[in-house]
Amino acid sequence: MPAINLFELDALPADRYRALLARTEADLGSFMEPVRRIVEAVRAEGDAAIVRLAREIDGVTLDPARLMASEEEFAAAERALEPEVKEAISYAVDNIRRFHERQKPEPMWLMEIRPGAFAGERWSPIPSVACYVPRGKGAFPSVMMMTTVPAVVAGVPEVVVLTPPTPEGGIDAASLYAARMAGVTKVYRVGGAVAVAAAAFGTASIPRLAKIVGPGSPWVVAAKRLLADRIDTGLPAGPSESIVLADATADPAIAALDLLIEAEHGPDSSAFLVTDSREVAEVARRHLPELMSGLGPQRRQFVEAVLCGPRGGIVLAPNWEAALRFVNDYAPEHLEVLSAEPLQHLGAIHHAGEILFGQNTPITIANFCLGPDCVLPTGGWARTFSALGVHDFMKRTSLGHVTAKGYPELARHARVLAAYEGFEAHAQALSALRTKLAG
Ligand SMILES: NC(=O)c1ccc[n+]([C@@H]2O[C@H](COP(=O)([O-])OP(=O)(O)OC[C@H]3O[C@@H](n4cnc5c(N)ncnc54)[C@H](O)[C@@H]3O)[C@@H](O)[C@H]2O)c1
Ligand SMILES: N[C@H](CO)Cc1c[nH]c[nH+]1
Ligand SMILES: [Zn+2]
Repeated sequence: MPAINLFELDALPADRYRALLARTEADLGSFMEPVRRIVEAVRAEGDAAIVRLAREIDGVTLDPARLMASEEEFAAAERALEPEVKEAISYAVDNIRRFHERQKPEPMWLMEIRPGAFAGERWSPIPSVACYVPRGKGAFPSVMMMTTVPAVVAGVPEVVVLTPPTPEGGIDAASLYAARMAGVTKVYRVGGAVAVAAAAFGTASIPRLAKIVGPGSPWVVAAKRLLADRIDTGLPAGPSESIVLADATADPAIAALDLLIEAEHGPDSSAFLVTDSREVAEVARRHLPELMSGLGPQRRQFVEAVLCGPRGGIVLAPNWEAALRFVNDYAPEHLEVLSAEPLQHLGAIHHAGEILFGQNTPITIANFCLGPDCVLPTGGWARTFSALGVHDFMKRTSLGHVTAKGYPELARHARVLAAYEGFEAHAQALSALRTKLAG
Protein backbone atom coordinates (compact mmCIF):
# COMPACT_ATOMS: atom_id res chain seq x y z
CA MET A 1 0.00 0.00 0.00
CA PRO A 2 1.34 3.49 -0.81
CA ALA A 3 2.03 5.80 2.17
CA ILE A 4 -0.85 7.76 3.67
CA ASN A 5 -0.28 11.47 3.12
CA LEU A 6 0.99 13.59 6.00
CA PHE A 7 1.07 17.28 5.18
CA GLU A 8 2.94 19.54 7.60
CA LEU A 9 1.29 22.92 7.13
CA ASP A 10 4.21 25.05 8.26
CA ALA A 11 6.44 23.44 5.64
CA LEU A 12 3.88 23.61 2.82
CA PRO A 13 4.44 26.20 0.06
CA ALA A 14 1.41 28.39 -0.78
CA ASP A 15 0.70 26.65 -4.11
CA ARG A 16 0.62 23.22 -2.45
CA TYR A 17 -1.65 24.58 0.30
CA ARG A 18 -4.03 25.87 -2.41
CA ALA A 19 -3.84 22.52 -4.22
CA LEU A 20 -4.98 20.75 -1.04
CA LEU A 21 -8.17 22.83 -1.08
CA ALA A 22 -9.12 21.68 -4.62
CA ARG A 23 -11.89 19.11 -5.16
CA THR A 24 -12.85 16.91 -8.08
CA GLU A 25 -15.52 19.43 -9.20
CA ALA A 26 -12.82 22.04 -9.79
CA ASP A 27 -12.03 20.31 -13.10
CA LEU A 28 -15.00 18.78 -14.90
CA GLY A 29 -13.48 19.44 -18.33
CA SER A 30 -13.43 15.81 -19.46
CA PHE A 31 -17.10 15.31 -18.50
CA MET A 32 -18.57 18.33 -20.27
CA GLU A 33 -18.43 17.14 -23.91
CA PRO A 34 -19.96 13.67 -23.35
CA VAL A 35 -22.59 15.23 -21.09
CA ARG A 36 -23.43 17.79 -23.78
CA ARG A 37 -24.11 14.88 -26.19
CA ILE A 38 -26.27 13.08 -23.61
CA VAL A 39 -28.29 16.24 -22.92
CA GLU A 40 -28.86 16.84 -26.64
CA ALA A 41 -29.97 13.21 -27.16
CA VAL A 42 -32.52 13.38 -24.32
CA ARG A 43 -33.83 16.74 -25.57
CA ALA A 44 -34.28 15.39 -29.12
CA GLU A 45 -35.37 11.78 -28.49
CA GLY A 46 -36.92 11.74 -24.97
CA ASP A 47 -37.71 8.26 -23.64
CA ALA A 48 -35.97 6.57 -26.60
CA ALA A 49 -32.69 8.21 -25.54
CA ILE A 50 -33.23 7.13 -21.91
CA VAL A 51 -33.57 3.51 -23.01
CA ARG A 52 -30.67 3.66 -25.49
CA LEU A 53 -28.28 5.41 -23.06
CA ALA A 54 -29.15 3.02 -20.18
CA ARG A 55 -28.05 0.20 -22.49
CA GLU A 56 -24.92 1.98 -23.74
CA ILE A 57 -23.73 3.48 -20.43
CA ASP A 58 -24.94 1.07 -17.77
CA GLY A 59 -25.58 -2.08 -19.84
CA VAL A 60 -29.20 -2.17 -18.62
CA THR A 61 -32.23 -3.03 -20.74
CA LEU A 62 -35.25 -0.86 -19.96
CA ASP A 63 -38.86 -1.02 -21.18
CA PRO A 64 -39.88 2.51 -22.27
CA ALA A 65 -43.41 1.81 -21.07
CA ARG A 66 -42.17 0.92 -17.57
CA LEU A 67 -39.77 3.67 -16.58
CA MET A 68 -41.86 4.46 -13.49
CA ALA A 69 -41.89 2.00 -10.57
CA SER A 70 -45.14 0.05 -10.42
CA GLU A 71 -47.29 -0.58 -7.36
CA GLU A 72 -46.17 -4.22 -7.58
CA GLU A 73 -42.50 -3.17 -7.37
CA PHE A 74 -43.20 -1.14 -4.22
CA ALA A 75 -45.00 -4.13 -2.68
CA ALA A 76 -42.22 -6.55 -3.69
CA ALA A 77 -39.58 -4.23 -2.21
CA GLU A 78 -41.45 -4.17 1.09
CA ARG A 79 -41.70 -7.98 1.11
CA ALA A 80 -38.01 -8.44 0.24
CA LEU A 81 -36.51 -6.20 2.93
CA GLU A 82 -35.35 -7.49 6.30
CA PRO A 83 -37.52 -6.17 9.18
CA GLU A 84 -34.50 -4.45 10.77
CA VAL A 85 -33.87 -2.48 7.55
CA LYS A 86 -37.51 -1.36 7.46
CA GLU A 87 -37.32 -0.41 11.13
CA ALA A 88 -34.13 1.62 10.58
CA ILE A 89 -35.74 3.43 7.64
CA SER A 90 -38.88 4.24 9.66
CA TYR A 91 -36.72 5.47 12.56
CA ALA A 92 -34.64 7.68 10.26
CA VAL A 93 -37.67 9.04 8.39
CA ASP A 94 -39.23 9.97 11.72
CA ASN A 95 -36.14 11.94 12.85
CA ILE A 96 -35.66 13.56 9.44
CA ARG A 97 -39.34 14.57 9.31
CA ARG A 98 -39.31 16.03 12.83
CA PHE A 99 -36.12 17.98 12.08
CA HIS A 100 -37.57 19.45 8.88
CA GLU A 101 -40.98 20.22 10.43
CA ARG A 102 -39.13 22.26 13.07
CA GLN A 103 -37.19 24.00 10.29
CA LYS A 104 -40.29 24.93 8.26
CA PRO A 105 -40.92 28.69 8.37
CA GLU A 106 -44.22 30.31 9.33
CA PRO A 107 -46.41 30.53 6.18
CA MET A 108 -46.63 34.33 6.35
CA TRP A 109 -45.54 37.40 8.30
CA LEU A 110 -46.61 41.04 8.02
CA MET A 111 -45.33 44.10 9.91
CA GLU A 112 -46.61 47.66 10.10
CA ILE A 113 -43.43 49.18 8.73
CA ARG A 114 -44.81 52.75 8.91
CA PRO A 115 -48.21 53.89 10.23
CA GLY A 116 -50.81 52.48 7.81
CA ALA A 117 -48.19 50.68 5.65
CA PHE A 118 -47.76 46.91 5.86
CA ALA A 119 -44.89 44.80 4.49
CA GLY A 120 -44.18 41.11 4.82
CA GLU A 121 -43.57 37.77 3.16
CA ARG A 122 -45.39 34.57 2.31
CA TRP A 123 -43.56 31.19 2.14
CA SER A 124 -45.08 28.73 -0.32
CA PRO A 125 -43.97 25.45 -1.91
CA ILE A 126 -42.40 25.35 -5.36
CA PRO A 127 -44.67 23.63 -7.92
CA SER A 128 -42.59 20.54 -8.66
CA VAL A 129 -39.23 18.92 -7.96
CA ALA A 130 -37.04 16.03 -9.05
CA CYS A 131 -35.16 14.34 -6.22
CA TYR A 132 -32.05 12.70 -7.64
CA VAL A 133 -31.07 9.58 -5.69
CA PRO A 134 -27.67 8.23 -6.80
CA ARG A 135 -26.99 4.58 -7.47
CA GLY A 136 -23.57 4.07 -8.96
CA LYS A 137 -21.13 2.74 -6.44
CA GLY A 138 -23.96 1.60 -4.14
CA ALA A 139 -27.58 2.34 -3.24
CA PHE A 140 -28.62 5.44 -1.27
CA PRO A 141 -31.95 4.96 0.56
CA SER A 142 -30.52 7.63 2.89
CA VAL A 143 -30.55 10.17 0.07
CA MET A 144 -34.10 9.08 -0.84
CA MET A 145 -35.19 10.02 2.71
CA MET A 146 -33.10 13.20 2.89
CA THR A 147 -34.50 14.60 -0.37
CA THR A 148 -38.11 13.44 -0.35
CA VAL A 149 -38.99 14.03 3.32
CA PRO A 150 -38.24 17.79 3.27
CA ALA A 151 -39.98 18.10 -0.12
CA VAL A 152 -43.12 16.55 1.35
CA VAL A 153 -42.88 18.59 4.56
CA ALA A 154 -42.57 21.74 2.44
CA GLY A 155 -45.80 20.76 0.66
CA VAL A 156 -44.48 20.45 -2.92
CA PRO A 157 -47.47 19.13 -4.94
CA GLU A 158 -45.40 17.16 -7.48
CA VAL A 159 -42.41 15.26 -6.02
CA VAL A 160 -40.70 12.92 -8.49
CA VAL A 161 -37.67 10.70 -7.85
CA LEU A 162 -35.07 9.91 -10.50
CA THR A 163 -32.63 7.10 -9.70
CA PRO A 164 -30.43 4.83 -11.83
CA PRO A 165 -31.73 1.29 -12.41
CA THR A 166 -30.07 -1.74 -10.84
CA PRO A 167 -28.07 -3.95 -13.25
CA GLU A 168 -31.27 -6.03 -13.69
CA GLY A 169 -33.35 -2.97 -14.57
CA GLY A 170 -35.08 -2.79 -11.17
CA ILE A 171 -35.02 -0.13 -8.47
CA ASP A 172 -33.21 -0.53 -5.15
CA ALA A 173 -35.68 -2.07 -2.68
CA ALA A 174 -34.73 0.04 0.38
CA SER A 175 -34.95 3.22 -1.69
CA LEU A 176 -38.45 2.28 -2.83
CA TYR A 177 -39.48 1.54 0.75
CA ALA A 178 -38.00 4.87 1.91
CA ALA A 179 -39.92 6.72 -0.84
CA ARG A 180 -43.14 5.12 0.36
CA MET A 181 -42.37 6.04 3.99
CA ALA A 182 -41.83 9.63 2.87
CA GLY A 183 -45.13 9.62 0.94
CA VAL A 184 -43.72 9.69 -2.61
CA THR A 185 -44.95 7.34 -5.33
CA LYS A 186 -43.45 8.56 -8.62
CA VAL A 187 -40.02 6.91 -8.86
CA TYR A 188 -38.37 6.65 -12.30
CA ARG A 189 -35.43 4.45 -13.26
CA VAL A 190 -33.09 6.91 -14.92
CA GLY A 191 -29.68 8.09 -13.78
CA GLY A 192 -26.71 10.38 -14.26
CA ALA A 193 -26.74 13.19 -16.82
CA VAL A 194 -29.68 11.49 -18.57
CA ALA A 195 -31.85 12.01 -15.49
CA VAL A 196 -30.94 15.69 -15.15
CA ALA A 197 -31.77 16.28 -18.82
CA ALA A 198 -35.07 14.37 -18.53
CA ALA A 199 -36.11 16.60 -15.61
CA ALA A 200 -35.08 19.74 -17.48
CA PHE A 201 -36.86 18.97 -20.77
CA GLY A 202 -39.49 16.40 -19.81
CA THR A 203 -40.15 13.27 -21.89
CA ALA A 204 -43.30 11.29 -22.73
CA SER A 205 -42.93 9.44 -19.37
CA ILE A 206 -41.18 11.93 -17.13
CA PRO A 207 -42.73 15.33 -16.46
CA ARG A 208 -40.70 18.48 -16.95
CA LEU A 209 -39.85 19.71 -13.45
CA ALA A 210 -39.11 23.12 -11.97
CA LYS A 211 -36.10 22.07 -9.91
CA ILE A 212 -33.72 19.17 -9.35
CA VAL A 213 -32.09 18.47 -5.98
CA GLY A 214 -29.87 15.69 -4.70
CA PRO A 215 -26.24 14.74 -4.94
CA GLY A 216 -24.41 12.83 -7.63
CA SER A 217 -21.26 11.83 -9.41
CA PRO A 218 -19.41 14.28 -11.66
CA TRP A 219 -21.81 13.18 -14.47
CA VAL A 220 -24.71 14.61 -12.52
CA VAL A 221 -22.79 17.72 -11.45
CA ALA A 222 -21.68 18.44 -15.04
CA ALA A 223 -25.24 18.06 -16.37
CA LYS A 224 -26.59 20.41 -13.71
CA ARG A 225 -24.01 23.02 -14.72
CA LEU A 226 -24.96 22.66 -18.37
CA LEU A 227 -28.70 22.89 -17.73
CA ALA A 228 -28.72 25.58 -15.06
CA ASP A 229 -30.60 27.95 -17.39
CA ARG A 230 -33.41 25.37 -18.00
CA ILE A 231 -33.99 24.03 -14.49
CA ASP A 232 -33.22 25.26 -10.97
CA THR A 233 -30.30 23.05 -9.93
CA GLY A 234 -30.22 23.98 -6.23
CA LEU A 235 -27.19 23.56 -4.03
CA PRO A 236 -24.02 22.04 -5.55
CA ALA A 237 -23.69 18.53 -4.08
CA GLY A 238 -20.94 16.46 -5.68
CA PRO A 239 -18.52 13.79 -4.42
CA SER A 240 -18.56 13.50 -0.62
CA GLU A 241 -15.90 15.20 1.47
CA SER A 242 -15.01 15.56 5.13
CA ILE A 243 -12.63 16.97 7.69
CA VAL A 244 -12.12 15.39 11.09
CA LEU A 245 -10.69 18.17 13.28
CA ALA A 246 -8.92 16.82 16.35
CA ASP A 247 -7.06 18.55 19.15
CA ALA A 248 -4.53 17.00 21.52
CA THR A 249 -7.31 15.68 23.77
CA ALA A 250 -8.83 13.56 20.97
CA ASP A 251 -8.50 9.80 20.75
CA PRO A 252 -6.29 9.15 17.67
CA ALA A 253 -7.88 5.74 17.09
CA ILE A 254 -11.33 7.34 16.79
CA ALA A 255 -9.91 10.06 14.54
CA ALA A 256 -8.52 7.35 12.23
CA LEU A 257 -11.80 5.44 12.26
CA ASP A 258 -13.81 8.51 11.29
CA LEU A 259 -11.35 9.68 8.64
CA LEU A 260 -12.33 6.60 6.65
CA ILE A 261 -16.08 7.33 6.67
CA GLU A 262 -16.34 9.71 3.75
CA ALA A 263 -13.13 8.50 2.09
CA GLU A 264 -14.90 5.28 1.12
CA HIS A 265 -17.47 6.99 -1.14
CA GLY A 266 -15.19 6.88 -4.17
CA PRO A 267 -11.78 7.80 -5.57
CA ASP A 268 -13.12 11.28 -6.36
CA SER A 269 -13.98 12.01 -2.69
CA SER A 270 -11.85 14.04 -0.28
CA ALA A 271 -11.08 13.35 3.40
CA PHE A 272 -8.64 14.94 5.82
CA LEU A 273 -7.75 14.56 9.48
CA VAL A 274 -6.63 18.02 10.63
CA THR A 275 -4.84 18.30 13.95
CA ASP A 276 -2.35 20.46 15.81
CA SER A 277 -1.07 17.43 17.73
CA ARG A 278 1.87 15.51 16.26
CA GLU A 279 0.99 12.59 18.51
CA VAL A 280 -2.62 12.43 17.30
CA ALA A 281 -1.39 12.67 13.69
CA GLU A 282 1.21 9.96 14.02
CA VAL A 283 -0.81 7.51 16.12
CA ALA A 284 -3.86 7.91 13.84
CA ARG A 285 -1.63 7.33 10.81
CA ARG A 286 -0.30 4.12 12.36
CA HIS A 287 -3.86 2.86 13.01
CA LEU A 288 -5.08 3.43 9.45
CA PRO A 289 -3.54 0.47 7.54
CA GLU A 290 -5.14 -2.06 9.87
CA LEU A 291 -8.53 -0.33 9.72
CA MET A 292 -8.28 -0.18 5.94
CA SER A 293 -7.37 -3.84 5.67
CA GLY A 294 -10.72 -4.65 7.31
CA LEU A 295 -12.63 -3.16 4.37
CA GLY A 296 -13.68 -5.06 1.25
CA PRO A 297 -11.53 -4.67 -1.89
CA GLN A 298 -13.59 -1.91 -3.56
CA ARG A 299 -13.98 0.33 -0.51
CA ARG A 300 -10.30 -0.24 0.42
CA GLN A 301 -9.29 0.84 -3.06
CA PHE A 302 -11.42 4.02 -2.78
CA VAL A 303 -10.02 4.89 0.65
CA GLU A 304 -6.47 4.30 -0.55
CA ALA A 305 -7.03 6.50 -3.62
CA VAL A 306 -8.25 9.31 -1.35
CA LEU A 307 -5.77 9.12 1.53
CA CYS A 308 -2.71 8.48 -0.63
CA GLY A 309 -3.80 10.73 -3.50
CA PRO A 310 -4.17 14.47 -4.01
CA ARG A 311 -7.39 14.90 -1.99
CA GLY A 312 -6.81 13.35 1.40
CA GLY A 313 -4.62 12.38 4.31
CA ILE A 314 -3.48 13.93 7.55
CA VAL A 315 -2.83 17.65 7.90
CA LEU A 316 -0.56 18.59 10.81
CA ALA A 317 -0.95 22.25 11.74
CA PRO A 318 1.71 24.14 13.75
CA ASN A 319 -1.00 25.37 16.16
CA TRP A 320 -4.78 25.31 16.71
CA GLU A 321 -5.33 28.65 14.90
CA ALA A 322 -3.65 27.27 11.78
CA ALA A 323 -5.80 24.13 11.99
CA LEU A 324 -8.95 26.27 12.17
CA ARG A 325 -7.71 28.45 9.29
CA PHE A 326 -7.32 25.33 7.13
CA VAL A 327 -10.85 24.19 8.01
CA ASN A 328 -12.35 27.59 7.15
CA ASP A 329 -10.31 27.88 3.93
CA TYR A 330 -11.50 24.39 2.95
CA ALA A 331 -15.18 24.85 3.86
CA PRO A 332 -15.84 21.09 4.10
CA GLU A 333 -19.15 19.38 3.45
CA HIS A 334 -18.94 17.38 6.72
CA LEU A 335 -16.90 18.54 9.74
CA GLU A 336 -16.46 16.39 12.83
CA VAL A 337 -14.81 18.01 15.86
CA LEU A 338 -12.99 15.66 18.23
CA SER A 339 -12.01 17.35 21.47
CA ALA A 340 -12.71 16.99 25.18
CA GLU A 341 -14.73 20.23 24.86
CA PRO A 342 -15.87 20.16 21.22
CA LEU A 343 -18.61 22.80 21.51
CA GLN A 344 -16.12 25.47 22.59
CA HIS A 345 -14.78 25.57 19.01
CA LEU A 346 -18.10 26.42 17.34
CA GLY A 347 -17.50 30.18 17.35
CA ALA A 348 -14.24 29.83 15.41
CA ILE A 349 -15.70 27.65 12.66
CA HIS A 350 -17.29 29.73 9.92
CA HIS A 351 -17.61 27.47 6.87
CA ALA A 352 -18.89 23.87 6.89
CA GLY A 353 -22.01 22.14 5.57
CA GLU A 354 -22.50 20.48 8.94
CA ILE A 355 -20.55 20.47 12.21
CA LEU A 356 -20.74 17.37 14.39
CA PHE A 357 -19.43 17.61 17.92
CA GLY A 358 -17.66 14.94 19.89
CA GLN A 359 -16.72 11.32 19.59
CA ASN A 360 -20.31 10.07 19.92
CA THR A 361 -21.38 11.95 16.81
CA PRO A 362 -19.49 10.27 13.96
CA ILE A 363 -20.42 11.45 10.47
CA THR A 364 -22.14 8.11 9.85
CA ILE A 365 -24.90 8.93 12.34
CA ALA A 366 -25.74 12.22 10.62
CA ASN A 367 -25.45 10.58 7.18
CA PHE A 368 -28.31 8.27 8.05
CA CYS A 369 -30.57 9.12 10.90
CA LEU A 370 -29.81 12.01 13.28
CA GLY A 371 -32.26 14.34 11.54
CA PRO A 372 -30.28 17.12 9.79
CA ASP A 373 -30.05 16.63 6.05
CA CYS A 374 -27.10 14.62 4.67
CA VAL A 375 -27.31 16.37 1.30
CA LEU A 376 -24.75 19.11 1.75
CA PRO A 377 -22.76 21.57 -0.34
CA THR A 378 -19.41 20.32 -1.63
CA GLY A 379 -16.55 21.86 -3.60
CA GLY A 380 -16.04 24.69 -1.09
CA TRP A 381 -19.63 25.90 -1.62
CA ALA A 382 -20.30 25.54 2.11
CA ARG A 383 -18.90 29.08 2.17
CA THR A 384 -22.25 30.38 0.80
CA PHE A 385 -24.68 27.45 0.50
CA SER A 386 -26.49 25.55 3.26
CA ALA A 387 -27.55 21.94 3.78
CA LEU A 388 -30.60 20.83 1.83
CA GLY A 389 -33.73 21.68 3.80
CA VAL A 390 -37.37 22.70 3.52
CA HIS A 391 -36.32 26.16 2.29
CA ASP A 392 -34.97 24.55 -0.90
CA PHE A 393 -38.48 23.35 -1.68
CA MET A 394 -40.16 26.67 -0.95
CA LYS A 395 -40.00 30.23 -2.12
CA ARG A 396 -40.70 33.61 -0.55
CA THR A 397 -43.12 36.11 -2.06
CA SER A 398 -42.94 39.69 -0.81
CA LEU A 399 -46.25 41.24 0.33
CA GLY A 400 -47.29 44.86 0.75
CA HIS A 401 -50.43 46.86 1.59
CA VAL A 402 -50.66 50.63 2.09
CA THR A 403 -53.82 52.15 3.54
CA ALA A 404 -55.24 55.56 2.56
CA LYS A 405 -53.83 56.88 5.83
CA GLY A 406 -50.32 55.52 5.12
CA TYR A 407 -50.22 56.53 1.44
CA PRO A 408 -49.19 60.25 1.52
CA GLU A 409 -45.92 59.67 3.41
CA LEU A 410 -44.76 56.75 1.27
CA ALA A 411 -45.83 58.45 -1.96
CA ARG A 412 -43.87 61.59 -1.09
CA HIS A 413 -40.60 59.69 -0.70
CA ALA A 414 -41.21 57.38 -3.65
CA ARG A 415 -41.92 60.40 -5.92
CA VAL A 416 -38.52 61.89 -5.05
CA LEU A 417 -36.70 58.65 -5.81
CA ALA A 418 -38.66 58.10 -9.07
CA ALA A 419 -37.74 61.59 -10.24
CA TYR A 420 -34.07 61.04 -9.35
CA GLU A 421 -33.97 57.79 -11.34
CA GLY A 422 -35.73 59.49 -14.27
CA PHE A 423 -38.80 57.23 -14.26
CA GLU A 424 -41.61 59.53 -15.38
CA ALA A 425 -44.43 56.97 -15.44
CA HIS A 426 -43.38 55.76 -12.00
CA ALA A 427 -43.69 59.34 -10.69
CA GLN A 428 -46.95 60.00 -12.58
CA ALA A 429 -48.55 57.03 -10.82
CA LEU A 430 -48.09 58.98 -7.58
CA SER A 431 -49.18 62.37 -8.92
CA ALA A 432 -52.33 64.36 -8.17
CA LEU A 433 -54.00 62.34 -10.94
CA ARG A 434 -54.08 59.32 -8.66
CA THR A 435 -55.72 61.25 -5.82
CA LYS A 436 -58.26 62.58 -8.33
CA LEU A 437 -58.98 59.09 -9.77
CA ALA A 438 -59.25 57.59 -6.32
CA GLY A 439 -61.92 60.22 -5.59
N1 LIG B 1 -22.85 16.02 -1.39
C1 LIG B 1 -23.74 15.20 -0.88
O1 LIG B 1 -24.61 15.63 -0.12
C2 LIG B 1 -23.71 13.74 -1.21
C3 LIG B 1 -24.62 12.85 -0.61
C4 LIG B 1 -24.60 11.51 -0.99
C5 LIG B 1 -23.71 11.09 -1.97
N2 LIG B 1 -22.85 11.98 -2.53
C6 LIG B 1 -21.95 11.64 -3.62
O2 LIG B 1 -22.76 11.30 -4.74
C7 LIG B 1 -22.00 10.50 -5.61
C8 LIG B 1 -22.84 9.35 -6.12
O3 LIG B 1 -22.16 8.82 -7.20
P1 LIG B 1 -22.50 7.40 -7.79
O4 LIG B 1 -21.51 7.14 -8.88
O5 LIG B 1 -22.58 6.42 -6.68
O6 LIG B 1 -23.97 7.50 -8.37
P2 LIG B 1 -24.65 8.46 -9.51
O7 LIG B 1 -26.05 7.97 -9.60
O8 LIG B 1 -24.45 9.89 -9.19
O9 LIG B 1 -23.85 8.13 -10.81
C9 LIG B 1 -24.06 6.93 -11.53
C10 LIG B 1 -24.63 7.27 -12.89
O10 LIG B 1 -23.66 8.06 -13.59
C11 LIG B 1 -23.76 7.82 -14.97
N3 LIG B 1 -22.46 7.44 -15.53
C12 LIG B 1 -21.53 6.61 -15.00
N4 LIG B 1 -20.51 6.43 -15.87
C13 LIG B 1 -20.82 7.15 -16.98
C14 LIG B 1 -20.18 7.36 -18.24
N5 LIG B 1 -19.00 6.79 -18.50
N6 LIG B 1 -20.79 8.16 -19.14
C15 LIG B 1 -21.97 8.76 -18.87
N7 LIG B 1 -22.62 8.59 -17.70
C16 LIG B 1 -22.05 7.81 -16.76
C17 LIG B 1 -24.70 6.68 -15.18
O11 LIG B 1 -25.92 7.16 -15.62
C18 LIG B 1 -24.86 6.07 -13.78
O12 LIG B 1 -26.13 5.53 -13.60
C19 LIG B 1 -20.76 10.05 -4.84
O13 LIG B 1 -19.66 10.80 -5.30
C20 LIG B 1 -21.08 10.41 -3.40
O14 LIG B 1 -19.93 10.74 -2.68
C21 LIG B 1 -22.85 13.29 -2.17
N1 LIG C 1 -21.89 11.21 3.11
C1 LIG C 1 -22.95 11.42 2.17
C2 LIG C 1 -23.04 12.89 1.88
O1 LIG C 1 -21.83 13.36 1.41
C3 LIG C 1 -24.27 10.89 2.66
C4 LIG C 1 -24.30 9.42 2.77
C5 LIG C 1 -25.36 8.64 2.59
N2 LIG C 1 -24.95 7.34 2.73
C6 LIG C 1 -23.69 7.35 3.05
N3 LIG C 1 -23.29 8.62 3.06
ZN1 LIG D 1 -21.30 9.21 3.59
